[in-house]
Amino acid sequence: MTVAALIPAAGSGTRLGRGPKAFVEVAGQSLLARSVAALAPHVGEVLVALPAGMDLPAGLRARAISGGETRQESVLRLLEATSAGIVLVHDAARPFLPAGVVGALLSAVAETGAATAALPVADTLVRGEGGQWQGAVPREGLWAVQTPQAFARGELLRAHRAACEQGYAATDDAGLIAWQGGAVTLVPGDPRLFKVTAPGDLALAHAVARLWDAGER
Ligand SMILES: Nc1ccn([C@@H]2O[C@H](COP(=O)(O)OP(=O)(O)OP(=O)(O)O)[C@@H](O)[C@H]2O)c(=O)n1
Ligand SMILES: C[C@](O)(CO)[C@H](O)COP(=O)(O)O
Repeated sequence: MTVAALIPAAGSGTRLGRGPKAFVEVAGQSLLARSVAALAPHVGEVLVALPAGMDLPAGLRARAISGGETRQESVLRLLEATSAGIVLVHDAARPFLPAGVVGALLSAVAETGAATAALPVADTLVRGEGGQWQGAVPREGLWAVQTPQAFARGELLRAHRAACEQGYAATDDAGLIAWQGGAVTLVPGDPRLFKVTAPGDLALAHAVARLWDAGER
């Protein structure tokens, strides 16, 4: 069955404050280029959702479409632009993707039809309001969801279309499958798969890039 990588990269990077985030460079390579390079060896095609009016950086072996107003809309557009049987949906903002995580996801999705990279929560979690501690949130059994997420394309497309019709919004794609009552397998992710979101993440990304680009992956 063919596999496609679907990379939502149309976000404006508001929290980072450096413009369209996928085009921000870390150690000479954009977040988008790094994400495409990590996925390309595992898939038959790479599709990227870009901000309207923007083009792929030169040399990137991928097909670009215009993204939507939300991440969810961008992913739906990517799903409708491919006929691959299996899709790997991956945030361009998570540039350091170990090959082992991709392999584990592709094995898991063959079993259950939906799988996501995730890490068990290791920090104490607290609900805070106005900068004040309101109450601890038990962390037992909690996972922090990363990407890639792997799906049988038809199943995810049906979930997205149902969410669109019913006005349901989720912050990721596996959540749409779960909303529809589908099973989702949790696959061990990697701390280096963090999402570049706020300015402090760039310093971490530069530190990881030094090891990553030296071959420690
Ligand atoms: N309309 C959108 C919004 C987000 N994304 C993508 O979804 C991923 C995760 O989103 P996030 O980290 O929130 O990126 P931004 O939306 O750019 O960040 P912000 O919320 O700070 O604006 C990113 O690769 C982003 O480019 C997208 O393709 N289309
Ligand atoms: C999809 C995701 O990366 C899983 O953790 C996350 O939900 C994206 O959130 P964002 O606010 O769109 O960055």
